[in-house]
This record gives sequence, structure tokens and C-alpha cells, in this order.
Amino acid sequence: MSTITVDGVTKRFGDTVALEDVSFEIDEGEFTIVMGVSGSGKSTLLRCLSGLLEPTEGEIYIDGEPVTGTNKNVALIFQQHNLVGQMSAYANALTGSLSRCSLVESVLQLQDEEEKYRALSALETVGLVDESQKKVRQMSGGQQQRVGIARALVQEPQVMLADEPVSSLDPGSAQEVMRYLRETTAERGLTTLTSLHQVNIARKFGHRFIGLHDGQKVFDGYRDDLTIDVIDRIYGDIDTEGMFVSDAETAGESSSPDGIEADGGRR
Ligand SMILES: Nc1ncnc2c1ncn2[C@@H]1O[C@H](COP(=O)(O)OP(=O)(O)OP(=O)(O)O)[C@@H](O)[C@H]1O
Repeated sequence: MSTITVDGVTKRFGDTVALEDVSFEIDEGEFTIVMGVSGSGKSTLLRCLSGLLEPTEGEIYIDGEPVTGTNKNVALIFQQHNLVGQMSAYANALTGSLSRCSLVESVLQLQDEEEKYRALSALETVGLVDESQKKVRQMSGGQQQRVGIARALVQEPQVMLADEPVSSLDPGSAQEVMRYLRETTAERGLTTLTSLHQVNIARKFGHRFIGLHDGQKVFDGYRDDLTIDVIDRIYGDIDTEGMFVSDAETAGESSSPDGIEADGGRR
């Protein structure tokens, strides 16, 4: 497990201030959701955390070590999962070990037995071991995103970052993917940050929340503190109605099979 410290981070792109003096600390094992409207700085924050972007000012530390570039202990899952549709779920998951072997070795599946085991184990974690030989293009959007999570897990990260992982999914699939993300975090002892714009899904699955508005942190707290006033502060004048999923759509999802409570608390 890893702790994360964000200390006075500002990120500018020319005249655009994408993040402004953002600071917070995340405890190891926390499942944190970064909320905010489009353009509020969520992706920029996750990319700075992953080492893909360098802050203009401020520092980020993971386990007390400054982030100076990408690191195999930190996995980033994108909205577009960039999977190879013609390849099986298993073959796609195996490409997660790319950082440990060459591209040619990966395509020919020449990884050692341990890496093959890790790919199957990761598919099992996201509930897809029975579908491991299925071509990804024949899978649903939610299943594809779960393959994306499995591929990230093969890297054996300590920190998992997910940038809008469910934004292109229907509400049911979105919740299923969020449930797997949260269960994976608990099962594998990860520290996870995921950005999300759907308020209901965020409230349902989040444990800790960071709210961004115009690049500034306007909220940092836990589920009970995430009141309507706070949501207004995060979303400003934007009508959040469409970001709520109806009760009917969330029915039957109030608890997860592994005993993690719906409030996102850690076991
Ligand atoms: N590479 C870049 N070059 C210039 N401006 C950028 C770049 N990346 C982000 N920005 C700007 O920084 C601000 C924050 O963008 P960011 O993508 O972090 O927001 P976001 O909350 O993730 O939005 P979305 O949900 O639409 O992805 C926006 O004004 C955006 O246009």
C-alpha cells in the first residue's frame, strides 16, 4: 500500500491554469474519487500523479518519494482502454507486463509462467477468468474496461489511477466496473484515485472525495460530508440532474458480494 502527498501543485498550459495550488494527502488503501465538471483539472491531476505530466509548481510524493516520471508502481487506466480488439482478454491482459519484457516477447506471448499466471489472476480479480479466451471486440464496454483494469493489475502496481473509467458506459455497466475497481483496491491492497463526473455513482462507491472547480480544490472529505451544498460548490452553475442515476438503475447494487459496504468503506 502507498500514501500519496500532493503539495501545492499548480499546472499551467500557457495561459491556462489547469490546477492551482492543490494540496492533499491520501492514506494507503483509500479509494478516492476526484469530482468536477469537464475542464476542472481532473485529468491533469491524475496525469501529474502518474508522472506523465510535470507540475509547474509544487511536488507530489508517493510513499515519501518525489514523483519524477512514470513508475511501474503506479498504473493509469484511461477512459479509452486502448485494447487490441482482435486479441483475447488474456493476451490483452498479458501486455500489462510490457514494462517487464519486450513488445515482440509480449505479442508472441513469450512471457514467463509467472507473468502468465499474473494475467489470469488479474482476470480472475475482475471476474473475467471464464472469458479469458474471448476476443475483446466481442465483449461489452464494461467487460472491456475490466480487461483494462486487469492489464493494469498485471503491472502489480501499488497505486491505481483511473481517468473517467466509466464515462462511456451505460449506468449498469458503469456501476459494475466501479464495484470491481473498489473490490480490486481492497483485495490487492491498492491506493486508488479515480475521476468521475456521475454524482450518484461517485457517492455510492467513493470513500474519500476530492472536488475540483476551475483547477482549485473546493472539497476534500468523506461521504457523509458530500452534501448538496458541497456538490453545488463543486459543480457550480452546471445542472447536475443528468449526472444522477435513477434509483431504479441503482437498485440491487447497494452492497457488494465481498462484504464491502456501499459507502465505500474499507474492510
Ligand atoms: N495539454 C494541454 N494543453 C493545453 N491545455 C490543456 C492541456 N490539457 C488540459 N488543458 C486544459 O486544462 C484545463 C483542465 O483540463 P483537464 O483535462 O484536466 O480537465 P478535466 O476535468 O479532466 O476535464 P474532462 O472531464 O473534460 O477530461 C482545461 O481548460 C483544458 O483545456
